[in-house]
Amino acid sequence: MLKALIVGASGYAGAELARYLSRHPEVEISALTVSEKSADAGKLISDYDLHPQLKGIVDLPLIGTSNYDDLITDIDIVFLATEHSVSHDIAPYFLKHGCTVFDLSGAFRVNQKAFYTDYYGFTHAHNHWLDKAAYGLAEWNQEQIKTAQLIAVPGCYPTAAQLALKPIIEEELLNTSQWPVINAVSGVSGAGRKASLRNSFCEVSLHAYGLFTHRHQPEIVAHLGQDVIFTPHLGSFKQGIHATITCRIKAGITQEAVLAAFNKYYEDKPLVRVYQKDWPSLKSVIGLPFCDIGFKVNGEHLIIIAVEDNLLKGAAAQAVQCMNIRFGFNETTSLL
Ligand SMILES: NC(=O)C1=CN([C@@H]2O[C@H](COP(=O)(O)OP(=O)(O)OC[C@H]3O[C@@H](n4cnc5c(N)ncnc54)[C@H](OP(=O)(O)O)[C@@H]3O)[C@@H](O)[C@H]2O)C=CC1
Ligand SMILES: CC(=O)N[C@@H](CCC(=O)OP(=O)(O)O)C(=O)O
Repeated sequence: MLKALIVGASGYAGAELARYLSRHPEVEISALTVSEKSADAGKLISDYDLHPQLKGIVDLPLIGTSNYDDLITDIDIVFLATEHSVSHDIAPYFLKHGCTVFDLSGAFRVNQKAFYTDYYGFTHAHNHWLDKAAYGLAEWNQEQIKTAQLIAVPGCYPTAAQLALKPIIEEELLNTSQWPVINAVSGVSGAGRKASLRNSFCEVSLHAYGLFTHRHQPEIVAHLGQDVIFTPHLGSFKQGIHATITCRIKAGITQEAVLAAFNKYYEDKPLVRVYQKDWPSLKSVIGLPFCDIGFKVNGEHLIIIAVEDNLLKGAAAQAVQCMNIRFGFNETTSLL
């Protein structure tokens, strides 16, 4: 049995991790933690004002702490469902103690120090771990994930965008003279559980944000090896990402050729579902660990639709999928 710690367990991604790990036959949750001065310290994660959906499923207390010395002897694996700078600061402690760490934040996703000063507002102090981290895009990086001690689980938008574009790029179907254009709409849970006016029910409608400046643009480019234009949007729904990706393909590439490319990479991948006709919508993936992909070719243009639950395939489910790969369990254990 692997003993697991979830740091940031009261958050949206943390609660989904608790749900998955509680039913995993090879994992036992050792502890759930939040920040030292958290208003939720001492409460059960299943409390009425936290995650009552977990009542009778995970009724563990949230420990408020910044010192993990009392917990460390009872931990094999750690899930960091914390904001980027927190993950950056605490990951090395767990790694030094031999734990395998799955970080859901952006703190170790891109091996370029300037990326963190430019897009995250802090100076990265852990070159060694930046070099060692495996990028946890589960369908594509299995070999690195299998041996890594630190797995940087991709961002929610980059997961959908890369799963959609990678087969097209690998099969050299893309006309690279035109950058793929990714327009993606996310539900409000993408911003985390912390209240803010911008994310409050009456304020959110549908708007674009982060034009040319969102940190997921360089994350996508770094791992795709292809420039893209990425524009995120916030929509007035709770969960889900719907990405519409428009690209130019080489002359003569047919609908069948694009389908063959997707099938080549995803036919044996249980968590990516490729549509032969029609296009997926959010209702097919909410509450589920899938990324669903549909597409249409028209002359030299290709539009790909990729949808996922931002909290699941975009965060917690992909983290658990990476853990399954890392420890040789069936990839979908506890997810399906
Ligand atoms: N939401 C999403 O769709 C996705 C999120 N992610 C990433 O996953 C991570 C978690 O996101 P999300 O669940 O949305 O965030 P939330 O804001 O919902 O949760 C953050 C959690 O971290 C805790 N926390 C805050 N500060 C500390 C600290 N110093 N030490 C320990 N715990 C702390 C919070 O509790 P408290 O403040 O009470 O201590 C809370 O439990 C982020 O890095 C995010 O970027 C990745 C992909 C998708
Ligand atoms: C709707 C919304 O605000 N979404 C978040 C992305 C969420 C995410 O999980 O990405 P990281 O893990 O890279 O933070 C944002 O745009 O900042």
